Amino acid sequence: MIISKDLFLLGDQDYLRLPKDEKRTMVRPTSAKTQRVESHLPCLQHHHLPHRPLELVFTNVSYVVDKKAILKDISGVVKPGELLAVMGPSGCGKTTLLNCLAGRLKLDSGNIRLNKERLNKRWKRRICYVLQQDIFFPDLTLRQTLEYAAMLRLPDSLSHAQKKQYVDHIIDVLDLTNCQETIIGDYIKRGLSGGEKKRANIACELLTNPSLMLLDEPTSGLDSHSAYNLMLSLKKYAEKEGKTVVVTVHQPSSQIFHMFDRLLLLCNGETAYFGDVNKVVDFFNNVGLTMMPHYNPADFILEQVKGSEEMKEKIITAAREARFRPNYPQELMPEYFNQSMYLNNYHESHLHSNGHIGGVRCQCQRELWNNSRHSTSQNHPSSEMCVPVAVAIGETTESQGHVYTTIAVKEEEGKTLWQDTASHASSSVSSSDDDVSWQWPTCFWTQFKVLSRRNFQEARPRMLSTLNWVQTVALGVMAGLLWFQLERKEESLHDIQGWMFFSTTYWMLFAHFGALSSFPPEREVINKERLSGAYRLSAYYLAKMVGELPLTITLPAVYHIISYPMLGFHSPAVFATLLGFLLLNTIVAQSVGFFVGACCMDMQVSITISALYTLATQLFGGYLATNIPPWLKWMQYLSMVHYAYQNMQIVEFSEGEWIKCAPQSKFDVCLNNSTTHIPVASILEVQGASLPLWANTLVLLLFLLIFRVLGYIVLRYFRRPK
Ligand SMILES: Nc1ncnc2c1ncn2[C@@H]1O[C@H](COP(=O)(O)OP(=O)(O)OP(=O)(O)O)[C@@H](O)[C@H]1O
Repeated sequence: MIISKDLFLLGDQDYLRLPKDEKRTMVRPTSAKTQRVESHLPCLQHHHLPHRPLELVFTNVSYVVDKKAILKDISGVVKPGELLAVMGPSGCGKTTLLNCLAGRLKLDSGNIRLNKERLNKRWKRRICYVLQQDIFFPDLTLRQTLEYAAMLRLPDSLSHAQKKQYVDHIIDVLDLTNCQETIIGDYIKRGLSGGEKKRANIACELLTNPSLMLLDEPTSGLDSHSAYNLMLSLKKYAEKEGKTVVVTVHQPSSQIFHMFDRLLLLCNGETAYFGDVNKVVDFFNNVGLTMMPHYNPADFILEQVKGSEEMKEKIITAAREARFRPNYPQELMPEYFNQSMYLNNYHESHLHSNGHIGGVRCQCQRELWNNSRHSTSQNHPSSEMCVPVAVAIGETTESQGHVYTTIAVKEEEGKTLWQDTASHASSSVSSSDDDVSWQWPTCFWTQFKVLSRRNFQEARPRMLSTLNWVQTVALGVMAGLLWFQLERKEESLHDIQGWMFFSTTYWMLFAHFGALSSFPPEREVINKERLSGAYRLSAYYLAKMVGELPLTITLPAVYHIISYPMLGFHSPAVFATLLGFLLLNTIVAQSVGFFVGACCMDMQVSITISALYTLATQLFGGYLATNIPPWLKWMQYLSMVHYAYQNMQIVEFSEGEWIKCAPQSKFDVCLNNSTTHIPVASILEVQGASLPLWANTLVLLLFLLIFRVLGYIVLRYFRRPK
């Protein structure tokens, strides 16, 4: 695999450059490292997806699981345009740290700040997190996966053609052209290779033009050349676009190692080194560990932190002491933190939640402080970045020997400050409006349309597989032959009912367990997409119902079309009505399966619950047992099959030829010689059923509605992705 094309920004080439006629001018953010680099970026980076350079600062991050400290007091800073590498032996806490930085784990102590603002829900959704695992729908091709991601995550203001063109370009620059029509695949079906999946993963995330990228082991599974190219691309991307990039790496080559700007070395969840990558060898030298010439520094430092306990302790102690040296990043000093604290407290107490100060909407603050340590604009380039348009409020206060003045500025009408300034914390002031527009890149209707289509496309190979077709046709023919052209007489009554009961229970089980088994892998994808703020859960949920509906009803309908005429065809109306109830029963069963799948994280538990419920439903359905003890009668009303089965009997036995009484009839109406035919009411009475057709239908619809709503509530409130 070669990633050698103009991936992102190699040389002077532009990142993701669209054909000339698609070029648009854009305002490029500036960063500490990158001052207004000329570019012709695609429309994505226009105001539709404003990119704000982000400074990530995390201080004293600790994370404990079951009283085991996974991370202890980890601090670090990474600025726009920089690449921070998190390294350390396996199990040292790299992924856990990335999960914390992405806001996916709750810290036990410490702070994570983006442009001095606490990591909150709004920020979380702006972070691009490329997971170590590649989570996709296995049956979709790479192109389909990227196109759906683009349709969902790029704003509605871009046309369908523009989004597709953007996908084309991403495929091109990530050198995925040859495998774009290959399915993603999984452990059963072969699809993309590991490296291709990795690039596909990155491609999906890059679509949104993120400001902060967290990548967990992006080079794992890649050969050294591909790994180098990928890292080089990320490096260029970070530098030229002012992106903030954090990567975890296991054992980088020397070339890759020197691409990093900063290094955070972890050892047993503690900091073994944080600082410039070029100074790490000196640091180890000072500890008394000298690197041999021509040795790969990455290998060297990893060997040291994998050494004896005594050696580890020595390194960790030296890293702790380094915090008190003058060259330790001032962003990690308590004063810096306190200033931010002050600002946050200030915002909380002075700003209304809608981002207004005394009726004036604020877009940014400017902070000035009079402190010998932080007085230069070089130390605080951001302090010069906000252009005050109108001073709304100013306040000076004194705290811990520092004087802080906060000036909130009013946004000039129609002017987006972010585009002309390097990113500076908007804090909570701009969050409300901003949130709404960013949170959902597309409107509900777009999400619904795209997700319905994707659900249909993703579920079709699974639900309408060749095996399922063979099974359906074979069963339809078998059932038709077994109950072929039954006579309408009492002796055949049990067989006719048998066909109905078999049909309803078979499709109930098929739909229920189909939904149950397909949901856990789907949940992974949905959770990943929900965490990245791609769409509303309600849009997904509705789309799932609608998108899968044609697939859910196709096979039962085929079964019915084959088997019912073989049983005996009375009228098109009876045929259609029976089909209607069979399908309704199938959809209800699917809803229950989906609900159980959503509730249970453990597959074994969900299978046990489902087996119990579906078997109980059959037992109380009215066919297998007619003399149900009165104290167990209530169970009948929980059986979904019961209602569909009753209705099918009502329809079947009310129309066409009557069921003739047997000479030795079991029915009182026949024994009394009052009639030679068995009325439908008498047939149902034997089963203890009393509800009319409309009531059974209503109960089935209520089942459908209740389980669908419960499924939504569970996903919304109890199984939220974390
Ligand atoms: N939820 C958890 N419960 C118990 N232990 C956990 C949990 N999450 C992480 N750990 C433990 O924390 C340690 C760090 O795990 P983490 O996955 O962050 O390591 P890593 O450095 O990313 O490892 P690798 O390089 O092998 O991927 C491991 O010892 C792991 O077993």
